[in-house]
Amino acid sequence: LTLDKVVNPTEDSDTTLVQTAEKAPNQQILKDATLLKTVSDSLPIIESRIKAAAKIEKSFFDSGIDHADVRNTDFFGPHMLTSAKAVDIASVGELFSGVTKYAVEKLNIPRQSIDQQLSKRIGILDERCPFSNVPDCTRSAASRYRTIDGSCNNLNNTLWGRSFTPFERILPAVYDNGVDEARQTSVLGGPLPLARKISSQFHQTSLKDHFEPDLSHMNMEFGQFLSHDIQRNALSTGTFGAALDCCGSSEPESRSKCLAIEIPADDPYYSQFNRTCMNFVRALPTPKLDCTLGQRQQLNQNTHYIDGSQIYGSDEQTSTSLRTLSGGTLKTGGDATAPNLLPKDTNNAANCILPASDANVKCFLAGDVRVNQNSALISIHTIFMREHNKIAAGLEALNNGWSDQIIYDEARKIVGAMLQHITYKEYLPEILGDAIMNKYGLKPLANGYFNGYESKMNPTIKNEFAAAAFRFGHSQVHDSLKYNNKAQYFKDVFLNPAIIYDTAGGVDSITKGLTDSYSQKVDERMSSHLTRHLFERKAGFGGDLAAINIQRGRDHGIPLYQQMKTICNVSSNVHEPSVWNALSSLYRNPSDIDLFSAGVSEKPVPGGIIGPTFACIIAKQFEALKKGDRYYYENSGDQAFTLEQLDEIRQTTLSKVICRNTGISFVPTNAFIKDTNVRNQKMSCKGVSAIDYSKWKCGWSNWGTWTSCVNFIQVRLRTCKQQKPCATDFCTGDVFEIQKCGSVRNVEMPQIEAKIEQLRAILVTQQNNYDIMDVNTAQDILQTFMHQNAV
Ligand code: HEM
Ligand SMILES: [Ca+2]
Repeated sequence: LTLDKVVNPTEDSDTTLVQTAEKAPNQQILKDATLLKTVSDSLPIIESRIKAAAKIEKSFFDSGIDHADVRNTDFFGPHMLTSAKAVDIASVGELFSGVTKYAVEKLNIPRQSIDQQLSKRIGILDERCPFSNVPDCTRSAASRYRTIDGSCNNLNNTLWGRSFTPFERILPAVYDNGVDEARQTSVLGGPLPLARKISSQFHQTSLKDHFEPDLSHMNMEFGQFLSHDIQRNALSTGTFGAALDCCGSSEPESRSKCLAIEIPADDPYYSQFNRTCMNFVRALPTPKLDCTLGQRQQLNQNTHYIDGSQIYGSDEQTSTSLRTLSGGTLKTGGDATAPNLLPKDTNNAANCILPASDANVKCFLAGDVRVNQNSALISIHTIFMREHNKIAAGLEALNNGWSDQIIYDEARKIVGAMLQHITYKEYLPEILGDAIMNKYGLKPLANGYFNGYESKMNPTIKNEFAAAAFRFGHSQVHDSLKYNNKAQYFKDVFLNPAIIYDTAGGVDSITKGLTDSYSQKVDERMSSHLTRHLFERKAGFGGDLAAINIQRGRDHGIPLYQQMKTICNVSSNVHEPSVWNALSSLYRNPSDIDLFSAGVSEKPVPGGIIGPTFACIIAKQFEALKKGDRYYYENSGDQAFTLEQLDEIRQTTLSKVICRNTGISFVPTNAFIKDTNVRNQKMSCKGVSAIDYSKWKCGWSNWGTWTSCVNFIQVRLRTCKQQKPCATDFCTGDVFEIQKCGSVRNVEMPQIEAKIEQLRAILVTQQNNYDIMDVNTAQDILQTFMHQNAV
C-alpha cells in the first residue's frame, strides 16, 4: 500500500457494510438494523452523560479553576483560538464519539475495523450533522472569485476546503481505546515516555544556534504565515469560553478536555521552579464531513486552500470587519510615527503585553487571530495588507468604473495568486528540493495555463500534515529576531507589539532582519525560546513547543512514525545513528516513537531541508492544494486570469513585495536564501515597480508598435479588453490603424490609397478573430495581404 493509494482511494467512499464485510470476510458483519437499534438506544444515554459532564465543567468555572481571564500559565490562551462556531460543532463531535464508543462496546467491534464497520450514515444522526446544509453554488460556479469561506470551490464536493470542516487523515487514528482517547500507552503496555521528557532529552540536546547556511530567517517566517493560511485547529474551552487550567484542578486527568503535560521532578530546567505541570487542552472533536460514525477527528477553522485567508478571514463576518468598504481597501491602523499598520485590536482581545506608558500601542487585527503571536509574523501580515491596498489603489486608478466590491475581489484574487506563486516558485523548492518538486508536479509553469485541475483531488489538510509534518518550521526558529541591528530575543517578541511602533525598528527593520539572518537547521534541536520560554510571562512558567507538538500528536491519535515511514516508502537509514539511538532509547519500543520527533530529525532529502517522511507528507499536501484547487492561479477557465495578467503575477517574488511595501533599500533577490549564497545577489529596491495594472484595464489597450513598412504601408493593432471583470461595452472603433510610410511618389498615391482601403475592408471583417494584438500578428497580416495582392 503506497501513500498515493491511501490518499486517493479509488473505491467509492460510500462503502456499504456489506462491501466492507466482503473485503474482510473474517470480520463480524453488522446488520443495518442492529446498528440502527444500537445507535437509538445509545442516544439518550450519551446525551445525559454529556449533560452531566457539562455540569462538572461548570463547577470548575464556578470554583475559579477555569477563569474568564488569561493567567500566567495560559500562554497564548488556547481558548482564544477557538470560535463559538467550533464549540457548536464540537458538541456534535462529542455525541458522535460517544455513540461510536457505545456501539463498539455493545457490538464487540474489533479496534482495527472501527472506521470500516461504522462508516455509515445513520438517519437519526443525520439531522444533527453540522455539514449537511449543502451551499447553493449556482452563482459561485461561474464566479471569477473564491468564496470567503472556501465553499463551492469543488463543484461536486462543495464543502471541500471550506473553513470549519474536519482535517482528514492519511492513516486511521491511533487512540488508546481505538475511538477517542489520546495515545498514552506503549505497544508493550505501560506508559509512553512523557512528552516533556522527550523534549528535554532529545529536542534540547544543545541549546546553541545551528544555522542553516543557505537559508534566511524569512524562510521560517513565511512558513508560519503560510501555515496560518491553511490551518487553524480548534482547542477546548471551558464554560462560557473560559480558559481551562488543566494544571489548576486537583484531578486534571478526570477532565476529558485536559491532557496536561507532566513535568518530571528531575526536569533539567523547570525543576528549579518546582513546576510539575504544563497546561495543555485537547483539540475539540468534530464529526467527519460525511457524518458517519467512527474515530474522533479534529476541526480546521480556516479555509484549507492557499487563498490569503490569514489576511482576509475565513468567514464573511471577519472579512467584512476588516474592510473599509470603499475603494476595495482593507482597514489600516498605526499612527503618525508608525503609519499604515494593521488595524488596532482596541479591546486587546489577543491578550498582548501592552506598555502602561503608551496608550497608543495596541495589538492588531487580521484574518487569522494568531497574527500577534510574534513581531515577525505581524510584520509580514502588515506587508501583505499594504500590498492589497496598493493593488486596490492601482485598480481604482484605471477608472474602469469598478465598485468597491469588484476592486476588493480582484485585489484579493491577485494577492492570493501572489501567495501561491511565492509558495510554489520560491518557498517550497528550498524545503523539498528539485527532485521532489518535479515528482509531485509542484513547479509553476514559465508561461501558458496549467491544465492539471483534478476535481477528484481532495484539497483537505491532512491531520498528519497539520499536527506533525508542517511543524518542522519550529526547528527553524532562531533564538532572536534581528532588529535595528540588535538581537531581540524571541521570548520578548511573543504577543508584544511595542517594537512594531518603535521608530528605530518597526516593520521595516524586522523584515530586513529576517532576510539578513539565518534560519536554523531543521533537526531535532529547537530554540530554548520555544522549548522553555514560549509565551513566558513569569520566569520558569513559559511553555515548551516541542512537548506541545508531541502531546498534540498523541491527542489527535497521529499515526506512529514507523507507520508513516512505511506508507511513504522510506528506506530504513534516514537518521544519523547517534540521533536515532538518542531518540529510540527514550522509548520502550521503536514502534512507539512519535511522528513529530522522528520526522523532524531525519537527514534532509537532496536539495531540501527536511527528511523523506515529512517531505512525502508535505509534497502530497501541496500537490492536493494545487491540483485540487479550481482557483489555483495558473488554471484556465471561467475564473482564470488572462494570460497577460498571469504573466504579470509570475513576475512576483517575495522580495519585490517587500520592496514595494517597506522603505528597505536592498533585499536578497530571493528572500528565502541568504544573500551570502552565490546563487543569490542583493538587489536594489529602487528598480522595483508596482505590478503593471494596465493588464487589468478595461477598454482599448495602448496601440502596439507599427509594423515595418511593406510596400509603403504599415499597420498597428490594439486589443479590446472585455474579459472579466470588465463590463462589455468599453470599446468602440477598430482594433487596427493603417498608414502610408516611406517616401511615396505622387503618382503612386492613388494606387496605395486604394490598397489601404482594400486592406481596411479585409481587416474590418477579420478583426474579431484576433485575440492577441501584437506587432508580430500585425506584421503577419500585412505580409500576407501584400503577398496575395502583389503590387
Ligand atoms: C516563532 C515562531 C513560531 C511559534 C512561536 C509557533 C508556535 C506555535 C504554537 C503555540 C502552536 C500551537 C500548538 C498546539 O497547541 O498544538 C503552533 C502550531 C503550528 N505551527 Fe507554529 N510556531 C512558530 C513557527 C512556525 C513555523 C515556522 C511553522 C511552519 C513552517 C509552523 C507551523 C505550525 C503548524 C502547522 C501548526 C499547527 C497549526 C494548527 O494546529 O492548526 N509554526 N505553532
Ligand atoms: Ca486558506
